[in-house]
Amino acid sequence: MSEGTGEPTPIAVNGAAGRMGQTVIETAAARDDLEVVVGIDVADAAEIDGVPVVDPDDAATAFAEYEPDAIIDFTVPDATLGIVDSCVEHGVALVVGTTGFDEDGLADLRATSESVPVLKATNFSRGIQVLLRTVSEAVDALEGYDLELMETHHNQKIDAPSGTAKTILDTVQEERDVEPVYGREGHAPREDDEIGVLVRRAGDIRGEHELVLAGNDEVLSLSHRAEDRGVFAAGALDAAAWVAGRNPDWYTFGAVIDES
Ligand SMILES: NC(=O)C1=CN([C@@H]2O[C@H](COP(=O)(O)OP(=O)(O)OC[C@H]3O[C@@H](n4cnc5c(N)ncnc54)[C@H](OP(=O)(O)O)[C@@H]3O)[C@@H](O)[C@H]2O)C=CC1
Ligand SMILES: O=C(O)C1=N[C@H](C(=O)O)C[C@H](O)C1
Repeated sequence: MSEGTGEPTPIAVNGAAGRMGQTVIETAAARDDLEVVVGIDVADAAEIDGVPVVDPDDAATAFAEYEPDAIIDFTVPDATLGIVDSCVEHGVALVVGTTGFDEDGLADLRATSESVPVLKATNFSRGIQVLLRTVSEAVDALEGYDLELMETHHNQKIDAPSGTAKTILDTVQEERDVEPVYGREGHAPREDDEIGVLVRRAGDIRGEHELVLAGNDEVLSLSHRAEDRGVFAAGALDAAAWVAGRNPDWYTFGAVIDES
């Protein structure tokens, strides 16, 4: 709810016509604490489920007209970075689900968080947040076990490895000094200090991630499977409700979960 008004928090959606954008709009329709007031997309769509959709060139005008407190972004990195100036100009908090940013793009988002709140997560499912905490504990406890990371997604996904796989890798590397080996082939023995990272793309698989920790006599497998995009949309909406109205800063989805 918007603080002090009792009205639903107005939010915008960047990438409104995409797989995730449409799911966010559908999922938000069932909530009374948030209302999607405008969508942004390059697609030639005037509206989606009753939500007006504008071109990214008109984002600043749309922010002035619809006054969203936050925008949920599931697009591509250039499109995310394309709206940050309008967010800063109109004080719109950014909830970023888009993956595949390079170091410069991430630095730009970090700089934006000095002016407006930015909450970024490579995966808005609650299960993955729990998995990340479990990964830290398992890698720390099972010293010397071989580590292998696998992810599987739908055949339309353009970035690889997935953002979530990279976050799992970062989490592993906070505990152990391992070097990623992407998509093994050829003739070379496995080194102790490596982690295999394997990617599959097929059908409309929503998102599967697995970290295997193998000792000589036992194997621990930590895995997560998203069964519906609604799980990501629900998390992103929870994040938008949580971050709207906060001070400019860099926020994580883990903080949302800890406080709700
Ligand atoms: N953090 C999380 O929990 C999740 C993250 N994701 C990530 O979200 C992103 C989007 O995924 P998904 O919805 O499947 O992808 P889609 O391609 O289905 O959707 C992206 C949408 O953004 C549109 N778009 C492209 N350029 C712009 C622009 N400049 N301004 C506004 N909109 C634009 C696309 O239009 P067009 O198709 O015409 O180019 C498309 O409609 C990916 O990076 C994915 O990895 C996905 C699921 C969960
Ligand atoms: O593109 C997707 O679909 C997904 N992308 C995210 C990622 O790259 O990790 C999250 C989820 O796995 C679905």
